Amino acid sequence: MDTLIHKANILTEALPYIQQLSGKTVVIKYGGNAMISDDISRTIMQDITLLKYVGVNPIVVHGGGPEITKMLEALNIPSKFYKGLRITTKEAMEVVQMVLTGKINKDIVSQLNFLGGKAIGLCGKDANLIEVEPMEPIDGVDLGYVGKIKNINCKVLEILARDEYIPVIAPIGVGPDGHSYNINADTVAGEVAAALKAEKLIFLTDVDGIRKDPQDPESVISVITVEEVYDLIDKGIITGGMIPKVKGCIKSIERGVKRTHIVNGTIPHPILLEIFTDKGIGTMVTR
Ligand SMILES: Nc1ncnc2c1ncn2[C@@H]1O[C@H](COP(=O)(O)OP(=O)(O)O)[C@@H](O)[C@H]1O
Ligand SMILES: CC(=O)N[C@@H](CCC(=O)OP(=O)(O)O)C(=O)O
Repeated sequence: MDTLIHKANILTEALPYIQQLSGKTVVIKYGGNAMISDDISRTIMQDITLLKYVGVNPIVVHGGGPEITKMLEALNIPSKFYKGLRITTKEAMEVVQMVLTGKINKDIVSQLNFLGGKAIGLCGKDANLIEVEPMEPIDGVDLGYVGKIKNINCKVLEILARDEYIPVIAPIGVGPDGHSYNINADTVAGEVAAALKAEKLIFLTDVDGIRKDPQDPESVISVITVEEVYDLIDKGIITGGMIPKVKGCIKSIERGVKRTHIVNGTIPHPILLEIFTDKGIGTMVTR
């Protein structure tokens, strides 16, 4: 009996958070480095489905960098990055699209649907969701088919959400030439959250949050301001794959997103732990 009462207490503890988020949009970015096992992935899909069932409007943006690299390797196409962005030749773009939209997107969609969610997979080409222009060379380096986001056409997301669907977005944009362009998934998540004026943006990654000392897992910062983030970038403490995440947080905060979080997606139920507990987990980036 005590166990049952304990379970009931846990459920009622979530009530204020459910009330606060009901009817609101939460954008969840599921990074490739967080996709470590089917078991953990199932708990993440359960969290997302549960959110939908309690009236929250979750929107998933996924990555898949490691899987793209694996497939390119299998096809003997070398992977080169500049400033964290994959230099994407025409040939590589075909593989990027195949892995992101054909494999990862559909895997997530089917997992959510298996759990009772009404998930629907999209990339930026569907209904021209993500319009891009070719990215200018950086330091003279031509990145090929990498896109810079010009516009997010949210209407399709709003229609889907209204009809109880869970949109799952692959980070591919459409260029003025109609071609597919590769986009960093963190950037897509930040832009989608900003365009929808989401209540929350959550990055699921492979570390507990932003560390004060990159080598020390115990040094995770629980709350950080935009100014402090810039300072840590200048000092070389926030580097590599963490940079597009914090930039996604900052951009979306500046455009009206209330709360942004960087959370460990390699532990079970990271979304529920973040949303439905007093302290939350990971790092919250605020104004
Ligand atoms: N200050 C920092 N605190 C925590 N992680 C950091 C920091 N600076 C850089 N990182 C790196 O960012 C990585 C997460 O980004 P990334 O590998 O691109 O993941 P994802 O696939 O989830 O997008 C971490 O594994 C870590 O190596
Ligand atoms: C331009 C660019 O670099 N695009 C990324 C898109 C996938 C991604 O961002 O995946 P993660 O979130 O798992 O890193 C890439 O090709 O790897």
